[in-house]
This record gives sequence, structure tokens and C-alpha cells, in this order.
Amino acid sequence: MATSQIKDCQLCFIGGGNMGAAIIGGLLAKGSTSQQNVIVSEPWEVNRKKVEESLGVRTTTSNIEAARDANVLVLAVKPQVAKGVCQELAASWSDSNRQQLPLVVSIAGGITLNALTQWFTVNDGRTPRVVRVMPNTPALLGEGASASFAGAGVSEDEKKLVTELLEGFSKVTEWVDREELIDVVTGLSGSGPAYFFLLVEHMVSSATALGLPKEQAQRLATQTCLGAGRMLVETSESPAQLRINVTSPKGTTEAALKSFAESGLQETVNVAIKAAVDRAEELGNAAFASTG
Ligand SMILES: NC(=O)C1=CN([C@@H]2O[C@H](COP(=O)(O)OP(=O)(O)OC[C@H]3O[C@@H](n4cnc5c(N)ncnc54)[C@H](OP(=O)(O)O)[C@@H]3O)[C@@H](O)[C@H]2O)C=CC1
Ligand SMILES: O=C(O)[C@@H]1CCC=N1
Repeated sequence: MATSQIKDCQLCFIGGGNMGAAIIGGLLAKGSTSQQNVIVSEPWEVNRKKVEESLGVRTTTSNIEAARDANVLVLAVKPQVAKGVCQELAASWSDSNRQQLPLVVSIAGGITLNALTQWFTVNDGRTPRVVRVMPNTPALLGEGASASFAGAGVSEDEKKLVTELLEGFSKVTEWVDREELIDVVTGLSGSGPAYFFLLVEHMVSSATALGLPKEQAQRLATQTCLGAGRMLVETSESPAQLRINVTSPKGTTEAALKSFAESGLQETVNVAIKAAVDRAEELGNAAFASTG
């Protein structure tokens, strides 16, 4: 493609919901792109206004208009509507005889490259190059974790461009070497922030039930998680060693960890992550089989 740096690209987001807005927020905060280089297509007025007012980028209700000048198109809609969106765009490119198709970055959970390539095929047989990416919502703070898998025909320069895009809102950017692993990443880091928030909710409600005022419990639990997270990132210790360092022999932590083990925490986590991975595959299959 002609442009080799994200700051020079026209970025189009199809879908300005939670994840689309988080990515744009992260990119703007880091200065990786500018407001005039971003356009968001979003049918829901509430989200459109939110994106316009909080991020200051252009919006439209027309996917075709949003994609018109795009070098990079981020597909940020729910898996259930992806097929219709891709087919609508492909039909518009067929009609316009557009020479250069945008590089597509799809964050739609479970939607395979095979499906995307078919749906995006233009009537002369051309199809855009597509990269599947699984980001997560900490993108909003520039603290995302993202993993990617490139489809056929994506060049090394285009992979570099995608890495640059992801580095605008992610602290960790990985490339996986098999497409199925994107679903595993979905179960790990895509959905992961929600597991973490649930754990914090449970910690706060336990402490509250034992008499600590809720706001105090929330403040203590939040800082505990932030501090522990920073230790994971900033020390060279493994998670296991950091856990051991907290666990005094015959002390309080040991009592809690023993209780977790007896309740089958590892098995619970295994089953939960597998459920997310399986659900990604199901969503992809259902979208591929759908008529809409
Ligand atoms: N949320 C997350 O943490 C993550 C999400 N993802 C993936 O990102 C994608 C988006 O998720 P998320 O942002 O949470 O979902 P949201 O529902 O918050 O955002 C999707 C947006 O797309 C809009 N939309 C619906 N139909 C169309 C259409 N035809 N054209 C353009 N926009 C449309 C929706 O509007 P309306 O509400 O009116 O339907 C909505 O505002 C999903 O595929 C998900 O798997 C990936 C990683 C993490
Ligand atoms: O829940 C979902 O399906 C999306 C994918 C990863 C996070 N949210």
C-alpha cells in the first residue's frame, strides 16, 4: 500500500462501540494519529455522539462513506453483523471500481479470515488484505494487549503498519502463527479484563460482608490489583514467585490459597477460558452460516 506510517493513514472504524472507541482513544492519546485522520461509522446516535464529543473525530451513519478514503479499515462490529457490513462494503467497491482496497483489520471475535475474505470479495474477484487482531479494552489507556494473525497476501510492510497501529494503544503486541490461536487469545486477554474485574468485585463483596465499608474495600482492592499488576510487569519475578513471596508459611495467604485449591480454582479457570474459546468458534461458525 502507498502509505507506510499510521500517522499518514486515513483510518476508518466500522463500529464506534466499546472497543472501537477504546482503540481510537488510545491512538489519539499517544499521538499515533490525529482527529482529522479518523472517521467512525456508527448507526447508534448515543455512541456516535459519545465518539464525536469525547474523541473529537468525524462520524457518519454510512459505512460506505466512512470507508471511501480509508487506507486502513478497522472492522469493530459485533460478529453477528459482520457479514452484512463486509458485503455492503464489497458491493460499494465493486460499483466504484476502487483501485486500491484498504487494508482491513478485523477485531470481530471468532470471525475467520476465510469468512472475511469471502464476504469482502469485490465483483472483479479482488479481495482486500485482512489481518485478524484481538485487542482488549485497556487500549483506552494505552495499556492494551493485542495479538494478530495476517491473512494471505499481507506484506511484511503491512504487518509493520499493523504493529505500529497496535502499538498506539497496546503495551504488548504479539503475532500468532496459527489462526486458531486468535480464539485462544480471545479467551485469555480479549475477555481477560472482565475476569479481573469480576475477581475484584468478589474480593470487595467478601470484605464488605465481613464488615469493611464498601468504598474502603474498593479502594484497597483496586490498589492491591494495580500494585500486583505493576509487580508482574516491573519485576523480573514469575507470577509463581511473586505469589510465594506473599505466602508466609502457615500464614493467612496460605490459608486462602489452600481454600482456592480445594475449590478447584485451576479447573474453574480452565473451563471458563475453554468456554470463551469455544464460544469464539461458535460465533464464527454461526456468522459464516447466516443468511444476513
Ligand atoms: N469489548 C471488548 O472488550 C472487545 C471486543 N472485541 C470485538 O470487538 C467487536 C465490537 O465489540 P464491542 O465494541 O464490545 O461492541 P459494541 O456493541 O460496543 O460496538 C459495536 C458498535 O457497532 C455498531 N454497529 C452495529 N451494526 C453496525 C453496522 N451495520 N455498521 C456499523 N456499525 C454497526 C453498534 O451499534 P448498535 O449498538 O446500534 O448495534 C455498536 O455501537 C466485537 O466483534 C467483539 O468481538 C474484541 C476485543 C475486546
Ligand atoms: O465478549 C466478547 O465476545 C468480546 C470478545 C473479547 C471481549 N469481548
